[in-house]
Amino acid sequence: MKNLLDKIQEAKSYIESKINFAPEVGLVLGSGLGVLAEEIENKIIIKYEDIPYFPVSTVVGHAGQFVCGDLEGRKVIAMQGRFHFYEGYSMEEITFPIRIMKKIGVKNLLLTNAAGGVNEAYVPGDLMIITDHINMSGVNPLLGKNYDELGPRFPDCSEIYNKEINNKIFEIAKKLDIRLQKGVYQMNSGPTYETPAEVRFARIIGADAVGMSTVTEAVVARHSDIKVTGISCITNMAAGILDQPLHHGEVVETANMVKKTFINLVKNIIPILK
Ligand SMILES: O=P(O)(O)O[C@@H]1C[C@H](O)[C@@H](CO)O1
Ligand SMILES: Nc1nc2[nH]cnc2c(=O)[nH]1
Repeated sequence: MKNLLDKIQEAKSYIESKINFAPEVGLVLGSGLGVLAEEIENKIIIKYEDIPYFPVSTVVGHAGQFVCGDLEGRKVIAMQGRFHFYEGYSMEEITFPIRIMKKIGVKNLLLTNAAGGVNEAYVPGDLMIITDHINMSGVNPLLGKNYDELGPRFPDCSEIYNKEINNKIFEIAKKLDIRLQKGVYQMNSGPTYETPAEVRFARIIGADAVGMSTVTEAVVARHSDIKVTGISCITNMAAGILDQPLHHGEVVETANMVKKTFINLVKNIIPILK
């Protein structure tokens, strides 16, 4: 049975056999946000199913491949499709791509997701910079054996989302005249959307948005000393706020509606991810 370090090495070797550069910036594109990968030039596509020890995406709106190439003058590797705890993957499987990104040279990671708005000042279509997170998934991605080569046993989490980069993003959004929220992202395990009572609870404990991903990748990226930035696309108001049911189709549809703004903002962010 291969250990995590051996699996990372094997997956790294496979990816490096496909790309002849070391990506500086990693991107994880959430539900309905994979379209950003189309902006990458000189694309090299690496399907998850071809990478040793990689899971495959099973959710509508998640393609299931790395897209590597040039974006705004930077060498990037984008996950067009991510893995979720609710799909039944282990925490090691969900965060394995982040371990690979670190190993091939990524120093900055931009995490994106579709989330439900808990803060009632938000409207569907808003973009939210993640300032901090609350892990209510019920599990920590670093549980189990710690490999000191990958990071410390007890990582500091007082600033997972890079404040300096977040401040620059706000300047960029102002210049681009993009309405940008900032707030706390709460990860629930999913796959159910929240009940109205769970949304009220999230609000009480300080969450501005609820989702089912991102926190796991952010924690492992922090463990690996990668600089992390997170952007949520508020695709719907969380349960109970509007008198209407929630549906994944609406999530993907709203993400599609705001894709131009999302792409414009992200393309202007890429150069400052240093
Ligand atoms: O991958 P993300 O977090 O963007 O996807 C969100 C959470 C669920 O996977 C899905 C629910 O509609 O959207
Ligand atoms: N947990 C959760 N994830 C989402 N992803 C998109 N919308 C939502 C939501 O309302 N709740």
